[in-house]
Amino acid sequence: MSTSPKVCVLRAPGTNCDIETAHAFDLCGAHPTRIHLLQLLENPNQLDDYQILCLPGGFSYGDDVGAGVIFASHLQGQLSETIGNFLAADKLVLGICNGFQVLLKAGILPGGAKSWPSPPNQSRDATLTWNTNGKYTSLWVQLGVLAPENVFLKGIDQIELPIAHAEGRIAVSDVAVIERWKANQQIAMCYRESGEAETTLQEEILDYPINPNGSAYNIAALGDPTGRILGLMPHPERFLFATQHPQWTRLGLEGEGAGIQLFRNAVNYFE
Ligand SMILES: NC(=O)CC[C@H](N)C(=O)O
Repeated sequence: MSTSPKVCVLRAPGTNCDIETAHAFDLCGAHPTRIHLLQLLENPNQLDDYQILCLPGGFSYGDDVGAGVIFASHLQGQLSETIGNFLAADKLVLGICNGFQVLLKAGILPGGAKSWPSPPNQSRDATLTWNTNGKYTSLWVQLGVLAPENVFLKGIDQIELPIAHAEGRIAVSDVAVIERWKANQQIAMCYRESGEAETTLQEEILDYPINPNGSAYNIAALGDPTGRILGLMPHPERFLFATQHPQWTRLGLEGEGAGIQLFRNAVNYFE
C-alpha cells in the first residue's frame, strides 16, 4: 500500500524558509504541516503522527549565541525523548541550512539514533561555524554527491543549488572524524568545480567561490550512518522551478528545478 508521508516542517521564531519548504513537499505529493516549536513543546507526542521531520532554513532565535544553538537546546531538553523515538523509527529527517546547523548542534548529526540522547554542552567533533570570509554569503554553487545511498540523494550525481548563510563552514576536530564519516558514507555532498567528471573528497580547500565558506574537505552536507538523515547548507527548496535559476533563459532551462528531487526521493521512500 503506498501512502503519502506526513511532514512536520518545524519552525521557530526567526525561521524564514518554512513556507517554500512545505510547498516543495506538497508538490511531491506529501502532506506537510508547518508546526511552531512552541506548539510542539506544548504537546510533544504530536510528532509521532509524522514520517518526515524537516527543519527549514532561516535565523532561528536571531542566530543569537550561534546559529541553531537555541533551537538545538530545545530538542536536547524537553523534546529529547520525542526526538529519540523519531530517530529510532524508520523515518526521515532533513535539515536545510539553519536546520542543518540545528541538527549538528543538537547532536542529531552526525551520529543519528546511535548517539541520541545528546546532552547539551557535550564536546563535539564537528561544528558549523563562521564562513572564512566573515560575511553572510549568497550565491549558487556546484555540488557533487558522495553518499548516493542517502535516501534524499538517490539518483543525484551532481546538482547546482543556491547557498545563503554566514555560519556554513564545517570544522572538524581532527582527521579521524573525516575517516569515520568516509567509512560510514556520511559525507553526503561536497562543493566542486563545474564540469568535472567525478567528485572526489579532497583535503585541499577549494578557493572561494567554489567552496563559498571554507568548509573542511569542501563538505556541504552530512548524513547519518543509516542514510535516513540529511543536513545540507545549500537550499534545494529554492530551486523547485527552472525559472528560479539566475541563468534559466541563457541555459534554456524549463520545467522543474533540480532541487525538487531531494523532496521527491523522501516521499518515494514511503511508497
Ligand atoms: N539561510 C539560512 O538558513 C541561514 C542560516 C544562518 N542564519 C546563517 O546565516 O548561517
